[in-house]
Amino acid sequence: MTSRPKTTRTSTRTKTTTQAAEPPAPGRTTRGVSRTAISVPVPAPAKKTASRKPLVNRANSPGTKPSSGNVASKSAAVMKAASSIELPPDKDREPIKAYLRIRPCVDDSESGYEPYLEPLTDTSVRMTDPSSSTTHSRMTLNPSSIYTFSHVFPPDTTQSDFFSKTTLPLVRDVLEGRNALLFAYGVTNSGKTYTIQGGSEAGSAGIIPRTLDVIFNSIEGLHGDAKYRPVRLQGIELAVESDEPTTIRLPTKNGSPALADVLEDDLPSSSTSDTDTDPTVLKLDRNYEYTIWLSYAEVYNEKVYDLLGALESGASNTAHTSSGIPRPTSNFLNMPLPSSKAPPLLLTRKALTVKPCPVRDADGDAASAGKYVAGLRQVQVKSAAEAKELLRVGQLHRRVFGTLANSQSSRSHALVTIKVLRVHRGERNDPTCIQTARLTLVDLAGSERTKHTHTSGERLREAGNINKSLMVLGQCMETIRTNQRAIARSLQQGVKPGTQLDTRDVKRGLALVPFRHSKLTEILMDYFVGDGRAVMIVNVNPYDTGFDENVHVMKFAALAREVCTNPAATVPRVPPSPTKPQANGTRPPSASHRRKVTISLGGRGKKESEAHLEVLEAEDEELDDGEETSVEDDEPINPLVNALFDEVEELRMQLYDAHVRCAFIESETREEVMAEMDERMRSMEDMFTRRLMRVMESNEEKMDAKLDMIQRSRVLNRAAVPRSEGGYSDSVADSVESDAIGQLKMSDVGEGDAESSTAGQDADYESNDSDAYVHSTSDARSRTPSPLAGKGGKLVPKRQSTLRPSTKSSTKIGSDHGMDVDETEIDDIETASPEDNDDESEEDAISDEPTQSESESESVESIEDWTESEASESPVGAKGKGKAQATSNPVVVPSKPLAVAQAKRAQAPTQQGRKSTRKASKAIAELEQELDELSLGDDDVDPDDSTVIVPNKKVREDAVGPGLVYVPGKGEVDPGKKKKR
Ligand SMILES: Nc1ncnc2c1ncn2[C@@H]1O[C@H](COP(=O)(O)OP(=O)(O)OP(=O)(O)O)[C@@H](O)[C@H]1O
Repeated sequence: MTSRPKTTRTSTRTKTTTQAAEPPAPGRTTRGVSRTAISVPVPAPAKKTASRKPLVNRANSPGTKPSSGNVASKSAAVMKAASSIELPPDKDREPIKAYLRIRPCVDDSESGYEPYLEPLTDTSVRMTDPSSSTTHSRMTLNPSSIYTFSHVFPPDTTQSDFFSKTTLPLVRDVLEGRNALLFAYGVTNSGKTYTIQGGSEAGSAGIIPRTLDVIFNSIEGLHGDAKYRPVRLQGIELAVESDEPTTIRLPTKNGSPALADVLEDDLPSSSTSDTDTDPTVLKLDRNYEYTIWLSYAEVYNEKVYDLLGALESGASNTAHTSSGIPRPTSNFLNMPLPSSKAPPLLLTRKALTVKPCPVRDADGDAASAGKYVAGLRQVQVKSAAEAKELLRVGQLHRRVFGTLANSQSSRSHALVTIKVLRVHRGERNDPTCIQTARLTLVDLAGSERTKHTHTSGERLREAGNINKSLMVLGQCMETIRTNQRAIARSLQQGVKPGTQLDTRDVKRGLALVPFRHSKLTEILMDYFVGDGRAVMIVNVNPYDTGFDENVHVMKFAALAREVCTNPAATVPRVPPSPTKPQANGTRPPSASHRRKVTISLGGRGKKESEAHLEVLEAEDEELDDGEETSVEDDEPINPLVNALFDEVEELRMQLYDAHVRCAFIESETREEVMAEMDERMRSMEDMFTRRLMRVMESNEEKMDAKLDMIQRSRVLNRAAVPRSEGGYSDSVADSVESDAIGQLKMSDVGEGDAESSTAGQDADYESNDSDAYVHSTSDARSRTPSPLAGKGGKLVPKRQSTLRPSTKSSTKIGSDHGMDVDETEIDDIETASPEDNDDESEEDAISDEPTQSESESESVESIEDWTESEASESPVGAKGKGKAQATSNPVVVPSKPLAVAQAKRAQAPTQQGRKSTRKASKAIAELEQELDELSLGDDDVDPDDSTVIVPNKKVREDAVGPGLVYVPGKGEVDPGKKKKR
């Protein structure tokens, strides 16, 4: 053999294998041959490149290759993990690369938002919580955080640039025989699909079409024959012996499959993809031949479906096309009928199972064997255009079987796997020399939360499964990282010079990576435990409202960057598998899930209509294909442990759901409380505004009333001047005015006021209290009701309770109720009450008159005269009286001291005739009692008090007079209290 597989850049470690230009080691091949009974001559496969590194220090055990077998396979995991620690001498290990791509603002509705992501350098960005500036608290983490990436791509990055820097190295890897994984992670609408598949404009082709372009550009003239076809992850088998078609009939304009007809408008136009090609050519070793194979799978609701697989139609009005896609008979889909008349087209597809690879596929290394999707169709493509057309069919199926209700959002994880079978020209007939490398490009479903999408029912289940698979992916990465660190620690601490580390001890300390908890991680596990480079693309839309979600995305990226893979190792060459009958497609499904799908048609000049499909998603049965078991099957499985593990996982999911729900409820509750508080504040504001208005109004009224009162008091004063002939009248007028002003100031009558008005009359009263005297004086002047009386309020003369003058000489005036004391009657009254002596003496003292009887009679007369003259002269009195009669007849009951004061005041200036007798006094006393009963009628009221109840506001306003205390009615505001406030 003149040429051997070229060593890779890990040549220092692969010397042992490349030295083996001599006959290959028989171990694996023998087993493979014996098992597969392949008749073709099977040369020994080239030894696997040094992808497996011993756990022990190289110095201690140079070139020691672990023996195959159970022990080897058990320790392989540890060895594999050990080889992924970040030890300085091992330059072949590298952490997963994480590239951040910031989506530009493409929607006008987003232009109002300030982006919360700011690129700082080529590798770092700052994320600032947009809500941190507001008072509304949110459950966010730090308001501003800096995240680092392998590279940060700003919004104006072109698709071509992005591809060159992120994916081109992976394309080179796969063409050189190394595995690679690229996955796009991000929230909904962040640009994952745009990045992976591309847009519709020229130059916007995404990673997948560009990858296909570069591959086919580079292998131009190096196409091999498709004698062998890839199976499982990295196995091969003779293509001729397989009944699987190696090609698929592509949809064409004429005679295309029904679904392509239906959803033609939704597929990327082939013309665009034909012109929008990437011209990059990679320089390859031209001694090799290549064949390219494509598979397209999706993980939807924790089930794996083949997007290139055949569909079965259960509807009677459909016929099968050669590609397996049902074609409608008659004009069912081409001329859409009204939805009520159109029978649904039943499409059936099967969910595929994920199985562990046989260990021989992994060169006897069970730990890195990984899992494969059993029954996933792998189609050979001969040109980039053909590959792109095939992917269009896959997208069409994804579109139909995906979430049509939310068609703008990818609700499934889409995995495109490009397999490159490479063989040296000189060994093209040797299947063991065929190298199978694969590049998997994953467009993950959006990592949105139910909170923001308001999902329910089926959507909620989808979201739950999406979140579950992404969460498990994160858990796997975390566990791998922890294990790698543990191994690194063990290596650094536990190995003494000259000794070997017991790998079992290390393995015992490692945690089980929960790949099996999600279909996505099961399919991808090989990339994490096996060889190959992994790249993570983080898509972020800094204009949306999902700041919290993007924080999680960033944390995920940070975690991924701490997980190491072994990108340098090339894949092993594995012997071909025995061909076996393929799974029978007509086998009844073990479990199925039916759902109805309505597809809206129209656009681009087509008539708007709907097509109805019924989709039956059946789960394929577990196939016992007799393959060797792998990683997990090698290990004794304790069903109890498994059950417990599953339960723990289920509980974890429940806990996660509960957390999400709690966060949702909490945010809702906060919003409700905020709204309620807002409402309350508004109502309080209204209430206080109304109250303020009321107070202002009442103050205004009061002010008006007081001004009116001053005016009336002046009128009264003017009226009193001619009658009083100076002296006392002057002082009374002054007093009235000053009293009114005093009331304006909302205070009691001042001392000076009292002194000025009735100086020298203290002796008339039993009380020596000057204050009492002051009030009594004021009472004496209050011949008209106070204007302050509110509706239903009372007007009470001031200071009645403190005054206890003798009632014997007091007179009541009740003109409005026929209580006027008839002059003649008074004249005839004779009293002989012993109590009257005191009064007489008092009155004597006041009036300084020679005789008691004269003094008393004069006093009574003067009262009557004064009352009459007041009633006739004073406009207030006349008016008040008339009004009171016209309305509700208010009862004006002056108190006894008032009457006395009035009498004495009248007596002082005039000194008119006296005819008082004991009889008159007695009559007056009786009248007084009678009036008390009439006017008050309230036992609680001091009999000395006189009350005026004025229900009519106008009357009250008119009944202006000083010396009355305003007692507010029910519901009215007390001006005195208000004053205090
Ligand atoms: N770099 C970009 N330049 C221009 N437009 C972009 C870019 N990235 C995304 N877009 C546009 O943003 C919109 C959303 O992008 P896309 O559909 O790729 O998001 P997604 O993350 O895949 O969402 P989902 O998870 O819901 O599928 C699309 O209209 C797309 O054309």
